[in-house]
Amino acid sequence: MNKTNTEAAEFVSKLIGQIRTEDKFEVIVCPPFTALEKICDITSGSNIKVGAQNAFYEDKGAYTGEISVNMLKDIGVEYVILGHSERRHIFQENDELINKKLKKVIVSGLTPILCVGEKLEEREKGLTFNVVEKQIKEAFYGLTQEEASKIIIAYEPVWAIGTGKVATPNQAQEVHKFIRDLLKNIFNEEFAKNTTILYGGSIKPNNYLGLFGKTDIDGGLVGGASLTEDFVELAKIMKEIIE
Ligand SMILES: O=C[C@H](O)COP(=O)(O)O
Repeated sequence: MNKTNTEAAEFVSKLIGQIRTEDKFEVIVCPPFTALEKICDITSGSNIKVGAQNAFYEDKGAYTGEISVNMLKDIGVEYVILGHSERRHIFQENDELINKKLKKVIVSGLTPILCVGEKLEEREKGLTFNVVEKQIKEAFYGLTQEEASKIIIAYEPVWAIGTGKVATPNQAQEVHKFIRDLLKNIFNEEFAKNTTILYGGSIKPNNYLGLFGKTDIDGGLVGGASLTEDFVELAKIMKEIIE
């Protein structure tokens, strides 16, 4: 819930031209619903893509306050974040609801970015892998391999989101490898290899290099740093790493 329509438009207008992407790397901005249409217009024909921060699983009807995937597609949105920890913990979204939303987003042809991650007390009790495994298995429930191949996963330890406490590259890599091995078990090695797994949680230009250098970390889901010039800096770092 950051940036008004006007502020988001001003910010993204500046980003275009400052951010160069390559085939191997994409930049997606996910503003609030109120700014989506304008940002889709501004980024049209540019190298920046647009995602929503949530969506509902029904097409239309008496669901006051909800936004359907068709509403998003109609204005040019291509990605949808689902299961963000704030949706799970502040708005009580459970795995069953996230699974329904995920199915809807996939069937609609949009690309879901599925967030998973443990809370601090779960990490301290040694439950990180159990939590992440349950979230992924329940989100994937009933999906075919082809459907599941559309999903981008974002590992976001809840204790690192907006706290300034970034996971160390080794802590993040350990969970990313666990996720990749889990995907291998659910489907197969090829599927696991081809799935994009992002890290999110207090990413800044001064800590991202170490994270992205790890084998199983394919990119970032950036919160606070995506609201400032730091985002341009991060994109430059990504480009240098890829080249
Ligand atoms: O939505 C973004 C992620 O939750 C990370 O947020 P953050 O970079 O502010 O910690």
